[in-house]
Amino acid sequence: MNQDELKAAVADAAIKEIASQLEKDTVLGIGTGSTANLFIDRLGPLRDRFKGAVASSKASAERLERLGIEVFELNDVGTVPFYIDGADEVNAHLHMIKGGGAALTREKIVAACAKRFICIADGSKYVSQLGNFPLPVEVIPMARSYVARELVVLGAEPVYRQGVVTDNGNQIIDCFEFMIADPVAMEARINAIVGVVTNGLFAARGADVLLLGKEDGVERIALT
Ligand SMILES: O=C[C@H](O)[C@H](O)[C@H](O)COP(=O)(O)O
Repeated sequence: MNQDELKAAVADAAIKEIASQLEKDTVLGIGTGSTANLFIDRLGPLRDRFKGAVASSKASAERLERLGIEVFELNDVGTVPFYIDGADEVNAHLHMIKGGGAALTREKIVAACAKRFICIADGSKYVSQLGNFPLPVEVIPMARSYVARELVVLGAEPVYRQGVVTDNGNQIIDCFEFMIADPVAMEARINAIVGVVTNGLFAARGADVLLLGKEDGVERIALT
């Protein structure tokens, strides 16, 4: 199976994971990216079985609405029972690096409001240590150079993601050559730099369930 087929398999598995728990008043939290898109496409035919969704990006909101799924503001919903999203890397503790598509901040906000985070990823995303994928950091534009210097102090090689503006009007710095031994501590350390909105480590609030697409099927890894 190629990577797209593995992503489709985990999107199918995520539908199976939640389908029996959909109620008329259910509002789902929906992530961003190519794997999340496959999940959204599979939600379309189920739209009459739940109330709607909160999206972690404008792109996902538009995709949901095109399928006839109502999109709600997170402030009007409060909590969501599930947040379903992909990842750029995930480890055995279900800590992740996310933000390859620059949606990390809204993703982290919706994930924080979710009772369960279901991560869907093809097998290439599973790693023993996070950091081979460059860690994204969303910054307030005027702080970009300052934050980059602070990231160098932490051992990263920061690179400005030219031309990218987040849904929040901010910029992205990617941290290269930055293997992360303690994701929980590093997430907090980077977030403490003035001018950082958030970083793409999802460790303090990692996933609860990982559906991992492999050649021999979808492996389900659950922490709780
Ligand atoms: O900002 C983007 C998100 O964090 C995505 O969930 C992540 O980059 C994974 O995307 P994909 O499913 O396209 O590999």
